Amino acid sequence: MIRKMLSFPLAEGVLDELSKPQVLAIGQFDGLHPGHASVIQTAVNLSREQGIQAAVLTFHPHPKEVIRKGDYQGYLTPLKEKEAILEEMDIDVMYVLEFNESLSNLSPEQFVNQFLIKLDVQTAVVGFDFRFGHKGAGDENTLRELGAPSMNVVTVPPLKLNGDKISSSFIRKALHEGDIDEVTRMLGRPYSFTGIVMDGEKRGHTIGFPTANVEPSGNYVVPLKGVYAVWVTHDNRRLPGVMNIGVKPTFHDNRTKPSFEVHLLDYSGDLYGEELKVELIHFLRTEQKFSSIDALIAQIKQDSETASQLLSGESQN
Ligand SMILES: Cc1cc2nc3c(=O)[nH]c(=O)nc-3n(C[C@H](O)[C@H](O)[C@H](O)COP(=O)(O)O)c2cc1C
Ligand SMILES: Nc1ncnc2c1ncn2[C@@H]1O[C@H](COP(=O)(O)OP(=O)(O)O)[C@@H](O)[C@H]1O
Repeated sequence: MIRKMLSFPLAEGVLDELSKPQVLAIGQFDGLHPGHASVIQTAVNLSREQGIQAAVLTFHPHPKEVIRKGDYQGYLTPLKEKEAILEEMDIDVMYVLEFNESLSNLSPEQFVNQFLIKLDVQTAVVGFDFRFGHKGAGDENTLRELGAPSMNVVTVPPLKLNGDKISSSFIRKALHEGDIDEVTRMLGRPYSFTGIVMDGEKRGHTIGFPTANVEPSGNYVVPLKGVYAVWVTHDNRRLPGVMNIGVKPTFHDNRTKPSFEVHLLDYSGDLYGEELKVELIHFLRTEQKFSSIDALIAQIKQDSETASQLLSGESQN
């Protein structure tokens, strides 16, 4: 898969080399859940039938991050993660269009004429609730009218799971509530984040539970503060662990930035500077302020046993 970063206003001639008959799936696709996958798969299938390339257009940063309407909550799949998932989906080209002021001011007509038609998009594939152009003025019908006669538009209906529409906002809400079973069900895979192990406060070793302090490599949605059973991938190995997401109220009164502390069960070694992928499998409890360190240690021991039991029954892959 080739990745192209593009920004409006586009430099002279930049679309000439990209212009070729293609089927293009367009969307934010944050989370790349099965609903998004069905839009993208529809584009891939059509492109194979027509013998032309399959492309995906996504926007970065998330419009809500730029406009800051107050309800921006981070990404389920920051750009790097999105790219890694698309890489597995038989896509030929991924366009990442910078969501900047210039793009946000484009009218639906300008977006279609100055971008999609110039790329030689034969078929655009969008989800049922697709909106585009300044203030979201355009929808699937606008796209169809403006694209005719050279560009077809295919709209993909919402994918449902036991009657519930799969949606990124539903998944974000479930993460905020610590409802990991629902998150996994809706995403079709465990929610995960990737990050680098940084120095912490060096207390973990002294209490018998060293915890790798993972600094997420992106603006991820932060799940409910509390303790989770997790699978951790390090160096292509998948290891069971227990993680606390929180502000450590036992030791700090006024922290606001949560830390992600992972204790790997049955592991010893040096992880500083290493990249870890952490998959959230079960929510165990909310974070608490303990009245003594011994009480905290006893609880962490209990959490580790619970995580070990829950994960031992599950496949490592
Ligand atoms: C499984 C687990 C559960 C934890 N639960 C809590 C908690 O409920 N309250 C709290 O203040 N800290 C909790 N912690 C965080 C510990 O306080 C933290 O790991 C310890 O202070 C070591 O921090 P350090 O690695 O930065 O030195 C938990 C840690 C783990 C691994
Ligand atoms: N089982 C383990 N789980 C997590 N980290 C471990 C483990 N064994 C050793 N380590 C190492 O110990 C470090 C955590 O120790 P800790 O005393 O909590 O220090 P810090 O406060 O810097 O996180 C990890 O970053 C890692 O390098």
